[in-house]
Amino acid sequence: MTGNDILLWDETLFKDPSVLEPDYLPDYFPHRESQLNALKFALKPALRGMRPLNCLLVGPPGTGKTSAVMKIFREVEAHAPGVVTVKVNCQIDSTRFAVISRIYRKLFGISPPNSGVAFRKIFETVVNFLVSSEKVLIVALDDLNYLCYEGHANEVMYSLLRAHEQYPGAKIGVIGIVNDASDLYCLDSRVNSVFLPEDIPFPRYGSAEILDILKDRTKYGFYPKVISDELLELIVSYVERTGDLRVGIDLLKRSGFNAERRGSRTISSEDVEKAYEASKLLHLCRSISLLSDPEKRLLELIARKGEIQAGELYKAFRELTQLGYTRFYGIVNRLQVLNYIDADFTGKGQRGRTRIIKTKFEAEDVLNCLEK
Ligand SMILES: Nc1ncnc2c1ncn2[C@@H]1O[C@H](COP(=O)(O)OP(=O)(O)OP(=O)(O)O)[C@@H](O)[C@H]1O
Repeated sequence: MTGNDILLWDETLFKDPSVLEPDYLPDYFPHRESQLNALKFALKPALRGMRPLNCLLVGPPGTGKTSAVMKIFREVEAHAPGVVTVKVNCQIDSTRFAVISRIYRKLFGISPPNSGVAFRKIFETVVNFLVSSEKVLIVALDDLNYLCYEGHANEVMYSLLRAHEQYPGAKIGVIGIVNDASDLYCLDSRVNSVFLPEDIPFPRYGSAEILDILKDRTKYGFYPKVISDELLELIVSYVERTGDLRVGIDLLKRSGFNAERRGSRTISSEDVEKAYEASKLLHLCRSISLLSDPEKRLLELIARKGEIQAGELYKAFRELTQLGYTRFYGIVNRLQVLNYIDADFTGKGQRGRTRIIKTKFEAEDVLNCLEK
């Protein structure tokens, strides 16, 4: 190793570390042209003072749904002073009051009075302001499934989508963001009859697309020659397992840290492999965080046992949640479809075939994610 290969203590491999942060909104946003166009088309009426079309963005984690909305929101706000856009993270704001408070803050720059004020009052203030200022409101409900889990989806959607019936002149459009269309099972017919969204699918990225996107991040995030093309390919192969781009961006960042820790000017394959141990959890934890409470509890029971008979599992689940067999059976099937568990029949049971249920991931990883 020549002296030149060694990083001085105040030197860094990162040209612009912000490019590798999870909330960074890149200029280069390829392979989502059709989705961006569909969004633009749906929101276009708002630019002319009309109610936009509602949208439903559906796709697995890390496929660019939130970023696509944020890019379009930025553009809309820059060009259309008559349009207000608000993104609500329903994992954080999961009640009707929390959602309307988020909107209120965006409109007025301050929090609404929070003690003793009814939702209706704040909603009225918001809608009256929209009507009198002739502004169109577009609300993106990210991780909309959380409103279903908490039992608030119908009232939130109903208030927003039918506001114009009670307050003539109100113009509100809703963009729902979910991982799977079945996440919206809870919406009732009163909501569905007005939601009628434009469906915009976000499929998983393929390896060439992942490579293209990560190359761009590398170019702006690192100094030249910090990472070789071969190692980028290695990172792509890791990302491809789940299609979650977040894992790729996190891998780049952690690999860079690992190389810096060794005082090296370049990233090695060991740096990447070591980084993957942590980065892979990002996808698993994000996916697990999207499960409903009973789904998480069942997964935890399975992970704690490693392997368990269906009958035994049901007993433990019923004790813990008081939920009946139909719910149990439905959740087992969903966890199986989502690839968290194997639930195969053995044929070895005393009374015929028995189902043995086990996690597909390291139990320790699953439990770590559930603790977060
Ligand atoms: N086409 C793209 N070009 C550049 N970067 C992208 C692209 N798609 C996604 N990303 C990046 O991948 C990361 C994950 O994207 P994003 O959060 O938008 O995904 P998501 O589909 O909303 O995920 P989740 O469902 O987990 O919220 C972000 O850092 C984003 O910048």
